[in-house]
Parts: sequence; structure tokens; C-alpha cells
Amino acid sequence: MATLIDGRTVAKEVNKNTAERVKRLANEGIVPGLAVILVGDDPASKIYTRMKDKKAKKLGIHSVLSTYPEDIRQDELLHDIRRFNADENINGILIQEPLPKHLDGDKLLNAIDPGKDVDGFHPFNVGCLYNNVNVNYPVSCTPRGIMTLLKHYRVKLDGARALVIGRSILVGKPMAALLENANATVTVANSHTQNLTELTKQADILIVAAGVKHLITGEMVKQGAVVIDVGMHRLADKTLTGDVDFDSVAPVAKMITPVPGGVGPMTIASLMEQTVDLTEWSHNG
Ligand SMILES: NC(=O)C1=CN([C@@H]2O[C@H](COP(=O)(O)OP(=O)(O)OC[C@H]3O[C@@H](n4cnc5c(N)ncnc54)[C@H](OP(=O)(O)O)[C@@H]3O)[C@@H](O)[C@H]2O)C=CC1
Ligand SMILES: Nc1nc(=O)c2c([nH]1)NC[C@@H]1CN(c3ccc(C(=O)N[C@@H](CCC(=O)O)C(=O)O)cc3)C=[N+]21
Repeated sequence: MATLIDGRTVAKEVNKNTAERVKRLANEGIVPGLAVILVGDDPASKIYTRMKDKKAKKLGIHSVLSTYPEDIRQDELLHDIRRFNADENINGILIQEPLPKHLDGDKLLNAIDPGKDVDGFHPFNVGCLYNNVNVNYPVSCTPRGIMTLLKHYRVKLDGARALVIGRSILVGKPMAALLENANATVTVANSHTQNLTELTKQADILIVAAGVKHLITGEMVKQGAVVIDVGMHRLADKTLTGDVDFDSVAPVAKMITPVPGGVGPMTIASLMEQTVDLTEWSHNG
């Protein structure tokens, strides 16, 4: 039976460290600031942005939750992003996804100062990640949290065969780049991939971010693999489940993340950690 990768416990450790760093900054008169931009009434987005706001405040981070109606104009949002760029009390700016269709998300993202891009989505920071450059830059919080989990559980990445299922800017792409930068041999699958099982069977590390409930079952997984489930699906009884069929995969895997309590808590912890990173970098270069 697989070891459970406990995201809640590791997230607590990360948050404790973040709170200590916030205290140290306070001694220098610095308070990290996070601005979260939420457009529209999507219930899930509302819950997540509220969770982020609450956690930030708990850790001593100055948090601004900026909410906008569904029909907000592009230029009005751009104006506010520029205002946050210029605001020295704000170190991190996040635009909650998904955005309404009438908005040009790429243009909005590109308007964020790369030095305040707490989600790591700006092409400048994505370029740093892809080139594995030796400077400080933010990366997407979910893959960053997964890297923290893999490190915490001492999963060997160097030389490992990793399969990332999904190629979104939020999860799949940055995840693949981080694993490659850690010298894993990385394959990335998408919805056009033929014979997925052939690939999953070879993976020592399997990261599943497809958004398809229980896509991965036990017979698809290599014995002794490390399985990370990013997927999140709300069932009729309000419970959460993932892209991995936990019950059939857990007996085959060496380690596995549960949903909830796996990747999710790490995403928020990484966001807080990265807000403090950006604050320190802006003061120390
Ligand atoms: N726990 C957390 O912190 C977070 C959880 N999530 C969850 O993770 C999941 C993925 O999120 P996100 O990356 O934003 O989702 P997207 O829908 O943006 O991307 C899904 C990706 O999976 C690929 N895909 C879909 N079906 C298959 C398939 N059958 N086989 C192989 N690849 C497939 C798609 O391929 P193609 O490109 O060809 O369409 C796409 O690249 C969702 O369930 C989301 O709720 C997301 C962010 C954070
Ligand atoms: N710009 C942007 N950045 C994001 O990082 C971003 C986003 N947009 N849009 C949506 C996704 C989703 N996301 C999650 C955060 C926390 C949990 C989380 O804490 N999950 C808990 C359970 C929460 C619950 O019970 O609902 C868990 O898995 O244990 C999940 C998902 C961040 N996202």
C-alpha cells in the first residue's frame, strides 16, 4: 500500500516558515502585499479567492481582494492592474482564473509587472523557467507546491521517468519544465495522446492534471510509481475527488496524494511563500 503524501501537513510547515519570514520583514518595516483580482460570480473562484485572502491575513501579509462585476471592461481592469504595479505596498498580483470570455486574459497578464507576477504566468517569467536561468523568478504555485512535496518526501527526480498529463499554462507546462530542470526525463500528454496507458506504465513519477475524473486507474500505473493527483471534482454529495481513482491506484503506487488534502493546500501555501519571495527580491535585488 502506498505512502500517503500529506499536503496539509507539509503546507503547515511551509506556512510556518512563511510567517517567520513575514515577521523578520516586519522588523525592517516591510509588510508583503498581495492583490487578488476576481471577476464575476463563479462560486468556486469566490471560495478560492476568499481562502487566499484569509490565509494571507493570517500570515501577516497585507491582502487586497479586488472584486469586479462580470461585465467589467478590459480597459478598467488594465487601469487597476497598472495601479497595483505602481503601488509600493503591493508585491504580488494575481488574476483568478477563469476570466469571462469577453476579456483578453493574455493582455491582462502581460500588463502585470513581471516582478509582481505571483502566479508566474507572465511570458518573461515563463521564459526564465524554460531556459532554467540562474536568477530569481516566480513560478506557477501548483507545480511549485508539487516540487515542495516531492522534495519533502525525498522523491528522486534526477534520471526518473516523469509523465505529466495536461499542458495548461497553470499546471502542466510549468510542471514539465520544473521536472526537466531537475533532470527528470519528461513526457507531456494531452487530449490527443494515443494509448495513454503505454506512457503511464513507464512513468516513475506520474503527475495527473487533465481535469478528467478518475482518468487514471490502478492497471494503468507502474508498480512503485509516485502518483500526484492535481485534479479536482466536486461530487453530488459535495465531497471532492481527483483525476486519479485513488482506491485502485493506491495499492500499486509507492506514494500517492489524496484529494482533498494533497496538492490543493500546497497551492495556497506556495502562493503565500512566493508573495514573500517577491517582497524580498524587490528589496534585495
Ligand atoms: N489542486 C490545485 O491546486 C489545482 C487543481 N486544478 C485542477 O486540475 C485539473 C487540471 O487543471 P488545468 O490544468 O487548469 O485544466 P485545463 O482544462 O486547462 O487543462 C487540462 C489539460 O489536460 C489535457 N487532457 C484532457 N483530457 C485528457 C486526456 N483524456 N488525456 C490526456 N490529457 C488530457 C488537456 O489537453 P488539451 O490541451 O489537448 O486540451 C489539457 O492540456 C482540473 O481538475 C482543475 O480543477 C487546477 C489548478 C490547481
Ligand atoms: N490565477 C490563478 N491561480 C491559481 O492558483 C488558481 C486559479 N487562478 N484558478 C483556480 C485554480 C484552483 N486552485 C486551487 C487552490 C486551492 C485548492 C485547495 O485548497 N484545495 C483543497 C480543498 C478545498 C475544498 O475543500 O474546496 C484540497 O485539495 O485539499 C484547490 C485549488 C488555484 N487555482
